[in-house]
Amino acid sequence: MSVAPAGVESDTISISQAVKIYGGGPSQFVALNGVDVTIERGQFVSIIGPSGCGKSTLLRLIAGLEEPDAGDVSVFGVTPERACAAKMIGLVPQTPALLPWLNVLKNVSLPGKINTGAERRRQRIGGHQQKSAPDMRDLLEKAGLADAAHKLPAQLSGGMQQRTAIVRAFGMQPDVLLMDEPFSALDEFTRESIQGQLLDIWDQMNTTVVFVTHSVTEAVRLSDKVLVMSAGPGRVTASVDIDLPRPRSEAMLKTAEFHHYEDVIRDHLQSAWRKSPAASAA
Ligand SMILES: Nc1ncnc2c1ncn2[C@@H]1O[C@H](COP(=O)(O)OP(=O)(O)OP(=O)(O)O)[C@@H](O)[C@H]1O
Repeated sequence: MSVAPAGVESDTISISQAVKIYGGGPSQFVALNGVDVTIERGQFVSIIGPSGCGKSTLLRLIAGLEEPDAGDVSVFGVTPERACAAKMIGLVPQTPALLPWLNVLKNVSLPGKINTGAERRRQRIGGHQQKSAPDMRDLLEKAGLADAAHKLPAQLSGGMQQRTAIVRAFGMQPDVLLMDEPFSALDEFTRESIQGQLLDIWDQMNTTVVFVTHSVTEAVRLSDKVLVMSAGPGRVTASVDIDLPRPRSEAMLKTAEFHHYEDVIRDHLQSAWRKSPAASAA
C-alpha cells in the first residue's frame, strides 16, 4: 500500500482504485470496484446511493475495519490501521451505544480520560496538530443537551441519545469522524434540528466528516461535497460540490438554490439506480 512516509504531512484522505470482494468461489461478491475518492482535511463529505452499493463498506475501509483486496487507502498520509491506533478516526454508528450506568456528561467525558496514550501516538505522525481538550459542557450546550448533562441514557429520547453519541465522538477530537446513517431512526423534524446542531459543533471543531445517508436533503444541507454511488459493483458515479453559504439554517431548505442541488443529486441517484441490480430485478 503506498502511503506518505512517516513524518510527511498529507491533508487528504485518499482512496485509489479500491476493490473489495466478499467470499470466494461461486459465492464471491464484488462489493466495490475501482473506487477513487479524495477528501480534503476539514471537509464535510456525504455518501449517498442505493441500498447495497457499498457505502458502509467504503466507511469500513477508511476506518481500517476491512482491508481492500486491491488499491490504496490513506488517511492523512498513513494507513487506516495506523490512523486507527493513533485514535485519528472516530465512528458514530446508527445506534448510540452509550454506557447505561453513566450520566450524559460522564459518557461524553470518559473516552478523553482513558485514551491518554493516543495523543502521544498522534504526535509521532507528521502533520498532526496538538489540540487542547474541548470543553464538553460547551459541546453539550451546542447540542441542546445542557439540561440533560446529569441524566442517565435511559432518561433520554432517541434523538438526545444520538446527540450525546455525536458530542462524545467530536470530543475525542479525531482527525476524521465517520458517521453511518446516524439519524436514520429519527423523525424528520428531530432530524432537521439535529442537523443544525451537528453543523454548529462541526463548525467549532473543524473535524473532517464522512457521512453516509439515504436522505438527499440531509446530504445537501450538511455537505461540502456529495459522492453518489451505484451498485453492481459499488462505485462512485458522481461527485457534486455543494456551493451553498454557511451557516445552513432550516430556512435555507426552502430556497431555489437548495432545491437545485437536491435535483442534481436526485438525477445522479436515478441514473445510479438504473445501473443497479435492483433495477434489473424490478
Ligand atoms: N461481510 C460481508 N460478507 C458478504 N457480503 C457483504 C459483507 N458486508 C457487506 N456485504 C455485501 O456488500 C454489499 C455492500 O454492503 P454495504 O453494507 O456496504 O452497502 P450499503 O450501501 O451501506 O447498504 P445500505 O444502504 O443498505 O446500508 C451488499 O450487497 C452486502 O450484502
